[in-house]
Amino acid sequence: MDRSIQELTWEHDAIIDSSSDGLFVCDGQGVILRVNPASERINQATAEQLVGRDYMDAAAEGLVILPSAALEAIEKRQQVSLLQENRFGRKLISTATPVFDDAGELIRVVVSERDITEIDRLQRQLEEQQALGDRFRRQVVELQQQQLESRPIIARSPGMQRALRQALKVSEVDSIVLILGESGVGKGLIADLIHQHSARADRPIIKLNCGAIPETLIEAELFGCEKGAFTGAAGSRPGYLEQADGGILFLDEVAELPPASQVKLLRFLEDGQVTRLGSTRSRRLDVRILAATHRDLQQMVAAGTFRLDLYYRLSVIPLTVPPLRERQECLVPLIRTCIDHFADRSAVPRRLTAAALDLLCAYSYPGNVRELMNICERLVVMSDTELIDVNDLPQTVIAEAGEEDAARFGSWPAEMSMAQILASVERQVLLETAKRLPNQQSIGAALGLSQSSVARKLEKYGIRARFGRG
Ligand SMILES: Nc1ncnc2c1ncn2[C@@H]1O[C@H](COP(=O)(O)OP(=O)(O)OP(=O)(O)O)[C@@H](O)[C@H]1O
Repeated sequence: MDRSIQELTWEHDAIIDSSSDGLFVCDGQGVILRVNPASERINQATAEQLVGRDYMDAAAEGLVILPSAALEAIEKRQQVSLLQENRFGRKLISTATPVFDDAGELIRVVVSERDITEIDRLQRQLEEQQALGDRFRRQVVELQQQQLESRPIIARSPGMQRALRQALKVSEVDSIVLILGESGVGKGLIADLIHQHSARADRPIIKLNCGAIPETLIEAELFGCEKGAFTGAAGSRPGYLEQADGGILFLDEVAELPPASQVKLLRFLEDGQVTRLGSTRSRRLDVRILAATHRDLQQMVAAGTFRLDLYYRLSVIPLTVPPLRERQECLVPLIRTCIDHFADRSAVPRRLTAAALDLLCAYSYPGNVRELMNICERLVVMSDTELIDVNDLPQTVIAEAGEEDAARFGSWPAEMSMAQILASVERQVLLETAKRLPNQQSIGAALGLSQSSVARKLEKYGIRARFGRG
């Protein structure tokens, strides 16, 4: 196709003038022949002031900068790139490319100037953010280690000792670990222990309780989001996975993950990449996953509420933490440590009578170590004297002991008052009825009580907590 010289010249001018990079052209002697509008803007000198001038003369007047990529390219007869700052504080990358004629004569130098001020500022900001992030991460790790050291793990029972041995063993590898056990048994503590003994100990362990975040937000929390990805996403932010890069992400209550997040988590476990919500760019991460649940995941898989493929991925190394009722040998040291801990904190000395300690050891702790800690804290805070006796114990502990004693001996312990014995009988009746009947209404109907009165009594004796757990 024939194109007129005029047309070609027009096209050539349009390309040069519309470039967002600065462009100027010199001849082989360093005389400026052409300057495009972007270059005029960057250097704040017009083509009128520059064209036809020797580069060195223009530099002497401060119209262009030295050293000059153009003059160096003429001298070296090769492409030259320089990183410079002009007198207006703009950071530039100037690249001068020599152009030769057929006889090898250098006839032109084309210089492109890219203004990288903004990129440079962003880069610096990014470096500052990274330094801040590193400092923050170091502080988190120190805090996490201090916390773990201040909470000695009590493991006197064979079951708990086995769990600790397994935790130490798996801390050496980078595999996914699924920590199983009832609520409050110490699954979080085991995750901390694995972290502290792993090669990732100098990076934080980030914890996400999948059951504590509304379904609509969990994906953004886990995978991050870009500005405007959904209503309410005010700004771009990294998810927990990105925050855990190089470290560990502990997914507590993993069974509560909604189906869409289960799919995305599985994809991450397979390819190690995350894509923030509202973005198309994926990022490769190096995160070790620890997960925990008090639920029966196999049963959930059978019921279709948990993905089988994700279950396989997560359960490569299952680690079970036994319930406290199977850790009899741990009870006395746990109770003593907790009482001392809370007494130290409130600066009041407290001791348990032998009878109170016996009843506390006989209790079944459906809420496990967390419940034991709560009971101990309440005992320290609520008792008026240094010695904590049976009368100070919570109703649930006394009532349970009463039931056991009554069942065994047909009588009540001497320490129990009339009110405690009656409460114990009331609890026993409610327990038995609650086992038989499906809801509070039918329990009320059977016992001649209102539904609200049944609810209050179940709460009082901790029966709802016991039977209501998933
Ligand atoms: N063996 C132990 N020695 C000392 N403290 C313990 C022990 N086990 C658990 N704890 C303490 O009990 C409390 C509950 O533990 P943790 O939060 O780890 O339980 P969990 O199984 O993760 O509970 P949930 O399933 O509800 O998240 C924590 O304060 C923890 O420090």
